[in-house]
Amino acid sequence: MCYDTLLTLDGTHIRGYLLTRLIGHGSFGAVYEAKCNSDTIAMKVSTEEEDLLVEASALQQLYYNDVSPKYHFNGKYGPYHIVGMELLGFDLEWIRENTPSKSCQRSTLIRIAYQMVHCLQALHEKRLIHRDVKLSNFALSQPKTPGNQVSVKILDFGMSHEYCDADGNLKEDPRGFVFKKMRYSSYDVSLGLDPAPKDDVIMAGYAILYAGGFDFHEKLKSPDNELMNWKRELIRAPGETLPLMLKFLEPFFEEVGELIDILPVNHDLLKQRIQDSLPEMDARSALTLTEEDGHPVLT
Ligand SMILES: Nc1ncnc2c1ncn2[C@@H]1O[C@H](COP(=O)(O)OP(=O)(O)OP(=O)(O)O)[C@@H](O)[C@H]1O
Repeated sequence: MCYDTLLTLDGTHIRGYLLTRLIGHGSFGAVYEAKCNSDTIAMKVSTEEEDLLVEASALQQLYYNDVSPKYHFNGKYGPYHIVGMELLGFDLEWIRENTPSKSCQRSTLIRIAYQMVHCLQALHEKRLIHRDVKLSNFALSQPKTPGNQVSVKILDFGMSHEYCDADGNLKEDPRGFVFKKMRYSSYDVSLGLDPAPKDDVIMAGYAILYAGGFDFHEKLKSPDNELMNWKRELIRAPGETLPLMLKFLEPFFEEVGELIDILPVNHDLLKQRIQDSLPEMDARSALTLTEEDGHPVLT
């Protein structure tokens, strides 16, 4: 419905904000930079009401956790549904693509990994699962002065779901997404099982390898059985499956391989295993974003 004009809304006024720039778009929605006086936010515009309501609810629940863009408002504009939220900086896939080596240093990678798991921890503690974890769904906050400090935040909650009630009873999602077909799903989900919190962590594992220089996009193009074997072996025998340059992450992937659906994810232990992967560097220390010869440098 009305997807054509979704990408040409710049110059439009919505809720007192002028849409100034199309940041990007996905399957059902577009995200614009929007300005009102000195206030600049991100506005997501979509044809999918339910997904945007789910996204707005997740952002509201995570408001005080500082792991996602701050929620501002949601509503309607003509045929579209909108969510206003904090404007973040570059997403991590953009950073990778614009870094000449297409990888980051070990010390940067463990801090990225630590912050990704921290984002998932905040979500899972609210009984939410993301289900669309990929490198491009993590973005950096706007750099803080002085020092250009940034932190990793998680985006795009359109496919998220409150997976159980307060008593731990599992809840169905009436939207009935088919996750089995998503190439970047975890091994169990690719087999047809329902996504659980541990699958968010496994998908974050793929994103971490991708950020670290492994060509995960190329891997996704492999024939089905080859891709499935790789996903299975990564959690069964990480020491033999991790690419050489990323073998140092074995303590983390060993722990990821221990995760099972019926036990809650121990995020603190996963964070500890990320730290154990590179003991000489404090995985909790801040990231900074600078620029060198026109390229982003995340350290
Ligand atoms: N709060 C935000 N601040 C800055 N950029 C954002 C924000 N939210 C989303 N974006 C960017 O907007 C673009 C579109 O995001 P969107 O979530 O609609 O789609 P997507 O994740 O690219 O697509 P898909 O539907 O395939 O998941 C992405 O590049 C994303 O990084």
